[in-house]
Amino acid sequence: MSSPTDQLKLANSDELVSVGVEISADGFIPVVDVEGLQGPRRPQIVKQIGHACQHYGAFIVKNHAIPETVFNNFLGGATMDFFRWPEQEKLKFYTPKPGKFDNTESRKPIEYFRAYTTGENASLVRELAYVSCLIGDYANLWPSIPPSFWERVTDFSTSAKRVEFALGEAICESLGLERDYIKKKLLSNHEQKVAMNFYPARKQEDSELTCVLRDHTDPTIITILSEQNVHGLQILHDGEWMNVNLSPNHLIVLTGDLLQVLSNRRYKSLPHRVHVTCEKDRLSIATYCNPSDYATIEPAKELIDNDHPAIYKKFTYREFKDNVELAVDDARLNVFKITAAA
Ligand SMILES: O=C(O)CCC(=O)C(=O)O
Ligand SMILES: [Fe+2]
Repeated sequence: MSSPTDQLKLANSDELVSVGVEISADGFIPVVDVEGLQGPRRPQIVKQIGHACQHYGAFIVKNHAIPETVFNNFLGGATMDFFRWPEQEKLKFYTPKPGKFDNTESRKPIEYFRAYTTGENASLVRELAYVSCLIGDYANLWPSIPPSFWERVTDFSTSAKRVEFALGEAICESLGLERDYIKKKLLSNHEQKVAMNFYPARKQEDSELTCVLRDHTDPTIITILSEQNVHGLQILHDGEWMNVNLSPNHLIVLTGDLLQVLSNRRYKSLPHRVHVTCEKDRLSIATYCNPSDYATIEPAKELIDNDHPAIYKKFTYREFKDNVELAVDDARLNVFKITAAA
């Protein structure tokens, strides 16, 4: 007998088929082919993206138009090179709270951080580096960065930004908003950052599967992720943690907290985490779509009516960042909730 969860999954799958979306081989996550996004297939693709954001909080993107060489030069190339840099070079970029606001003088083109397990025998579980898309502008200030590194980062972040804008427009359209709503309201002058993650293989004596990045939602509008060779990302779907097995060159888009706000909770931010086995190192890259520092965030007026009162008040991105602590689900948004709302 199928459980209520199974029935819900089936209902969602049926609906997916009706919007013409393909489902991943493991059967639970929509795969959207965005090749025709600028052509006559656009309305259908927009519908698929909207459906995925509303019911799954995620979708896999294929045919995303980031050239394969640009993609590989960054993911397998620059990213791997960086984590292999000598210790003292990486430590020059050490930032205890990456992604936090800093005064501009102390700003680094790369913010490097390490996470350890807690407890007595703390061991390294993740190395993380945020790289600014303006990295080329820092060339004179940071001569220790090899030019080939920042060239590869710049090429990738330029292409990734195009994808991010195109998906952002499609998401706005799927909500019935102006196509450029996110771009105009939130992204003018924003400094795009890409993140590189390195999860070292675990020691044999560790348990088979280790949680190396705990449950969280992203404090972004959307996050675009990809991984190299080794899987490990899990997303929460219908109350169950599901493994995401991304194919090479595919991207996965996750809805973030700020999309939850601007859509007035029509699209909710998606809890996810990373588990790895002890066998192999894992690399992943992420493009975080973050607003400009002083952008104001609020539910779009078009999505508010008597049946859907505003759930959040207006706040600046800076205020939001001051409240960000990695939290399970969207708890960090509670301070911005309008108390009378559901
Ligand atoms: O490494 C991954 O696959 C996920 C990383 C992640 O969740 C993040 O950077 O916020
Ligand atoms: Fe995340």
